[in-house]
Amino acid sequence: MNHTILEAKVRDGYQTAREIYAAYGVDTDQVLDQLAGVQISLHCWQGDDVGGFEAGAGELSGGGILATGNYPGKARNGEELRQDLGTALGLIPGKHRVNLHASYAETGGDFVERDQLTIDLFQNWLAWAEGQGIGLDFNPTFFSHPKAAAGFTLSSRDPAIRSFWIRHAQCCREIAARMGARLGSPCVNNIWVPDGSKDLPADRLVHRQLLKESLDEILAVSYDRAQLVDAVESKLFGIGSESYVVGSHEFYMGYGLSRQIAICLDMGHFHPTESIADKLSALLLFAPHLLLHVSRGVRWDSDHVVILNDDLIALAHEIKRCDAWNRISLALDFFDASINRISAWVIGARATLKALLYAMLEPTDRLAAEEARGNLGNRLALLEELKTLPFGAVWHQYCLTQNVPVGTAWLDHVAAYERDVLAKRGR
Ligand SMILES: C[C@H](O)[C@H](O)[C@@H](O)C(=O)CO
Ligand SMILES: [Mn+2]
Repeated sequence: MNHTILEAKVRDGYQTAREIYAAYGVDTDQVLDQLAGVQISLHCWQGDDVGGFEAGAGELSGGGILATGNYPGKARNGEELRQDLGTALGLIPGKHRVNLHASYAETGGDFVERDQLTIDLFQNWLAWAEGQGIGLDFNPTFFSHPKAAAGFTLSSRDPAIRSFWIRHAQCCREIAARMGARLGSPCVNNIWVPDGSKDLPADRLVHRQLLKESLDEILAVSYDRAQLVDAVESKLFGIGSESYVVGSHEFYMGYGLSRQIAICLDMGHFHPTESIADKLSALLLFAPHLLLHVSRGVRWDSDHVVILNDDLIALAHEIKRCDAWNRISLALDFFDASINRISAWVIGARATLKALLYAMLEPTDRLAAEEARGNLGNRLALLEELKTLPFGAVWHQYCLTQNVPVGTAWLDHVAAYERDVLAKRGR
């Protein structure tokens, strides 16, 4: 369709939608302003299948996570990854952030051990982020390393292994704080360790005790909250840690609350029928901040590309209903090597934004009022009606006003980029 005609149709559709939502007491213009203020952290690791740029490495190994597929054109270095991220960011409405792992340090081909990392190795990332006007988030990398091969890092019984990983986490906090200071936006530094065992351990307590001590040592230095937000992420099981994960939900819930740091809830890290949405209103009563890893579990895998499904909508509704916008951070977390990697980012980010928009358009006050006066039939009827309101027209208007392609038009940009850039990369 011709662009001018499309634009006119989107604007017409929006005017109708605006009036319909107004009848429910929802101001769509205000909602679109609010949505424009939401930042999603795009995970750099979707761009190269969690390989990283360490000298002599570049492949994901261990850690109980796996990127399957062999789609051509993955980024092979920082320059390519930034170019890919920039392309994805240009197709996602709004201003967002980028989430780095420590293994994406650029060492110029030199081997730098993980406990020796400094902010200097992230100067290219910082300069790029400054140019884009975006913030960065960070993660220490406790996998794809010989010292993680035995399955335990911060909770290892071996004091030498443990102190190596403690030093790694300490330098990562320092790097993250410096990123936050330089970019003028708090950097969320998320600790996830893969520690666990394939079969039944005789002593579950010992590793949890060690993990607790290691974390305390790591967090002993305090940083300005305006620069660094500490988070800890739990998991139910991984490949090779089917019987026991040291950093379980109960462990980190206890740890995070007692230390008043952010708790990270990954949508793919719980039992298959367990939704993290219901956890928000409970944790927000006690935790200062939550980091939400937006992901999609499918059977054994916790990291499929995010789509607009019931889980995601339920999560967005809870953020809205708890009015938790300033107490949560949203970060994508999936890795699919079987499809175009830029499409993966764009699909996941757009789906997340759609869910947030859908929730923001909810007349929550009306639902709550029916509930408070005990008319649960009206509450249910309203919930059903809301599902068929013209949400898509509001989404299209958002894309239009944010100068990104409307509908599937972004696929043409990805196809051109694949032809002109990705196809020319070697494997
Ligand atoms: C690569 C990330 O650190 C990782 O995805 C982590 O957040 C996780 O969810 C592990 O399963
Ligand atoms: Mn995660």
